[in-house]
Amino acid sequence: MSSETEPMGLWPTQISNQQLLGWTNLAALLGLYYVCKIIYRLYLSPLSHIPGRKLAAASHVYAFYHNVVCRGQYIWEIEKMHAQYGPIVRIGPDEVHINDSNFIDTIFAGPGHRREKAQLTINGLGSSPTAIATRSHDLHKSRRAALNPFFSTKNIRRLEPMVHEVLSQILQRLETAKKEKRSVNMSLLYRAATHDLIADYAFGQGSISFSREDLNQPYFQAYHEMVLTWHFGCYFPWFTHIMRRLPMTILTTMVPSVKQFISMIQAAMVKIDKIKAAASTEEPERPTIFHGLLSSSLPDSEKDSTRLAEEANVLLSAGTDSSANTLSAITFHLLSNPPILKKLREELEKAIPDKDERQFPSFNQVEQLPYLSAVIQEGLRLHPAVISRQQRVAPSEDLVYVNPSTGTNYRLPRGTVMAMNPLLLARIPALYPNPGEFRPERFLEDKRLRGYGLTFSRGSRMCLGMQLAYQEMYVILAGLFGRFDCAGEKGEGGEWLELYETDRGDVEMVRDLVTEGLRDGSVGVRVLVKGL
Ligand code: HEM
Repeated sequence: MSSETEPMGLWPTQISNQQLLGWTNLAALLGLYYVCKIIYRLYLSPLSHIPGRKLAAASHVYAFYHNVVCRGQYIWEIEKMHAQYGPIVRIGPDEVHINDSNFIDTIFAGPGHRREKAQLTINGLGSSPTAIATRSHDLHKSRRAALNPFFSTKNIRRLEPMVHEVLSQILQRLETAKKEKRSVNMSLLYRAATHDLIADYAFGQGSISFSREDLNQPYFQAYHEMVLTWHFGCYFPWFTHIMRRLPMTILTTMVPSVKQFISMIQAAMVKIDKIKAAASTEEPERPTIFHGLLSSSLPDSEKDSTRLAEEANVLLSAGTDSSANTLSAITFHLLSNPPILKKLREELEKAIPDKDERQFPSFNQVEQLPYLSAVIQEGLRLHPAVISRQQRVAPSEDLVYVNPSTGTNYRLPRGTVMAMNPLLLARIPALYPNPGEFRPERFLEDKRLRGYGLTFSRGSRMCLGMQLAYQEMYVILAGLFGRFDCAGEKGEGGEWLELYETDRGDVEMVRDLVTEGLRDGSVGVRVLVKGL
């Protein structure tokens, strides 16, 4: 059969010379476009004077490779770049990273300065209509203003009975484990505690996790699996958009763990609708965050149940793993450093001599204790909970960074993505000698250290739940370690916690997965409860 009579398949069997020329020209044009783009980025861009690796400045592929292909490793590449080039480095075509505490308040500025989040972070957060994922300065300000009152110092202090309730649940689980002579996963216990607390505050939901034998472990597991897609979503936002629009049956077949979140969001919507329906007829017995949001001055469009359910999801996610991870890490350090725990217990015994009272301390009694505060600060420094770099954009302001060692000025034009990482700031040896060591004393010796960190971020977009996190950490740690000693140091009460199949690798971040990125297979901090 001649070629003229051959039936046409899905693809043409012959490509004419003219078509071939067309495709070749197109490929050449595309190639030329990318070459010009790379030349522009390397030599003509307003950021071309910032030191750093050419590959990182030329294309996003460099960061993509380290964060997506190598799973959260860019943080360590950035640290190497700082060691090679100094405190300011260019880590992407439009992004600079600065590892200098003195510049924190310039980038993470407060009132009077417009600050936006970078698109990469917004993509990672799935562009949800929530305060944390709002790019625009003004819209973020109004969404945040509606939430702020619930997290003020005064209102957080009122949650003390709830903190005591979760502490009592932790103690009950430890007592049962002691009787049954089995190990307890402290990381899971802390997650259950922090989750129940914020869920109860948001919806008046009571002990969701503690009411379950498995402490709600499948939900926390699902959260960790979701977090694994963060970096991919940063570079391919369409992925998240498509996933969000897929019919529920298809989505849950593809990613079974997502079921947990969907049911959580659906349950949140039902609760929000119930609160809405009851709003005009009855006064709530115990007003929750969502009662407050619904009666706030937010426009009606912002009170839509779907948006508020997404906001609930953020509060639950941000308020759970964060404090829980830091608490787990501090528990590990205290149990593996008997002299540190001894000092802490002596301080607690002196401050609250009554043994029973010491088990449920008030925040007032412990928040000013110097050694406990130093232990918490050291825990937050080494295990900042949110370990990804924090990005900000100043849309209407050019900033200038001056390298303190060389005196060189670096102009950062408006629109530049500026980033800092709390973990890298916390590892600067000039500020923290022997930075990997857990040594609370450093915060007592140098009072300025508290001002050098970025653990809770700063400025207009800093952590909303900082007061809550502190209250949880002070009260839970004081209650627990006022009672339990560590192995080999059976104190007054004669009860102690012994690390079980746990080492530093179970608290040390090895990859940036936004929150904890522990070594593969780690299940967290486990203990045996022993007593005389
Ligand atoms: C040790 C505990 C915690 C740490 C280290 C921590 C850290 C942070 C950091 C670094 C940010 C800023 C992220 C960014 O700019 O990209 C942030 C934001 C946020 N945090 Fe926390 N957090 C903690 C606990 C909590 C708790 C208990 C809640 C309770 C609900 C919470 C709620 C939030 C919210 C809603 C935001 C977004 C604020 C906004 O964009 O306006 N966090 N947190």
